[in-house]
Amino acid sequence: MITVEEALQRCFALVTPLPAETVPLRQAAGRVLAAAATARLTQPPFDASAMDGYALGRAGAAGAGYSVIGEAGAGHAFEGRLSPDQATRIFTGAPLPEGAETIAIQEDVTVSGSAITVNAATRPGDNIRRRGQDFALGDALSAPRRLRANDLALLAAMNIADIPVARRPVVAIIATGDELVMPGDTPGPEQIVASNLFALEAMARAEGAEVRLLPIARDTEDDLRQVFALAEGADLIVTIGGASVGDHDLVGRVAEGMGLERAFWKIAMRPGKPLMAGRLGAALMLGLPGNPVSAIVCGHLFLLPMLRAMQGLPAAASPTARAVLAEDVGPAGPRVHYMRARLSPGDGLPLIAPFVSQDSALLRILTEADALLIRPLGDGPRRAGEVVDYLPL
Ligand SMILES: Nc1nc2c(c(=O)[nH]1)N[C@H]1C(S)=C(S)[C@@H](COP(=O)(O)OP(=O)(O)OC[C@H]3O[C@@H](n4cnc5c(N)ncnc54)[C@H](O)[C@@H]3O)O[C@H]1N2
Ligand code: MOO
Repeated sequence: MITVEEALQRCFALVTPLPAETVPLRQAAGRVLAAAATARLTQPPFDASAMDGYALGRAGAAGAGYSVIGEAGAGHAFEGRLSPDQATRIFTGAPLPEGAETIAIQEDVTVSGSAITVNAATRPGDNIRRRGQDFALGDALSAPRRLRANDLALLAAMNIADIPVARRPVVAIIATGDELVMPGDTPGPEQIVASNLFALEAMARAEGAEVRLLPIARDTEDDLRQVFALAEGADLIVTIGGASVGDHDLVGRVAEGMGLERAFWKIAMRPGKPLMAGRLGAALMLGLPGNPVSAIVCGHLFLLPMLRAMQGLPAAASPTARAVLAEDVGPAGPRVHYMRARLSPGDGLPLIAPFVSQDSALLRILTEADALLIRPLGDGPRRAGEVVDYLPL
């Protein structure tokens, strides 16, 4: 069995980043920027007022007086020049009049007719946003990066209407097993409801993928072949179940019959031992174990990093964090153990406590978990208070 790190590297080696496509800015949230975006103008385009008040020809001590000769508003410049003893009314966002040295906020000003007294000292540059203070023509937002809501505002301000992003990976998910029915159907006496595919679909979507849920494949080679054929056109085929060593675990055999070049099968992790990956024609294939928790844990550790790499983001493992053990834990086994665990606030680092039962079929516990405590392969027993790594869920 290979290690998780080795398996992930082999998964990345299968990935070729997807080509870019251009989308309207409004559709770019959550997509991965494919090429640096360059500002098409300077912002602010002029020195601008940051406050409602008065633009002053010269800064002065408290009590300085000025005569008001006009007004500047957002979108409406004052067409004139201030001498040191003059002022204009000015509003937030308005261009700074020529000759203005500072801006007094209106709360500090007493008005009497066309004269004002500024009751607080002012300094040159007060309340002025300088031209280009936000960004200048040609400044770049670097790629690759996943575009967040905030980034869209910046791109809009840069006057970018359409933007190149990585094409969404198309993921075909195939659940396998005679025992499975879909939620809403009535399971027969020997059947259960398929579950983990919905978590994997949601995870893949959140990572930018377009997901096709294919019909459940029954445990015959024929049926599996038929469902595999329906995956035509997908960039990544994710199978669930049928990955282990049982007589009905047909996925590897059928996929190989259809041309799968396997990159690996079985890794030293718990849960998730029977994971396989490879290339099947034009698509990548990730064969997940069927146990609900195993499939979802492998989704976090392999599917999501692969989807990121396919969209041009760095080929990197899902980020881990550090926590303090809330209780003693026994030795880890011969596979790295991702233990479902609960975090609670600590003094600095959070505290982490694994659940007592770690059976890879228990979805209730997975729902209550907010972390996977990582027990490295062969790690000895650990005491409460020791610092450990975890994968946030
Ligand atoms: N003799 C051995 N038996 C098993 C081994 C082994 O090394 N030697 N490995 C165990 C491990 S570890 C795992 S994990 C499982 C994985 O087996 P498969 O990938 O072949 O999965 P299945 O047998 O198809 O299903 C396992 C379990 O999960 C349920 N299942 C399957 N698909 C779904 C789904 N979409 N939604 C909900 N539940 C699902 C299925 O009914 C089974 O109960 O093998 C061990 N055995
Ligand atoms: O991957 Mo299996 O989950 O170790 O139960």
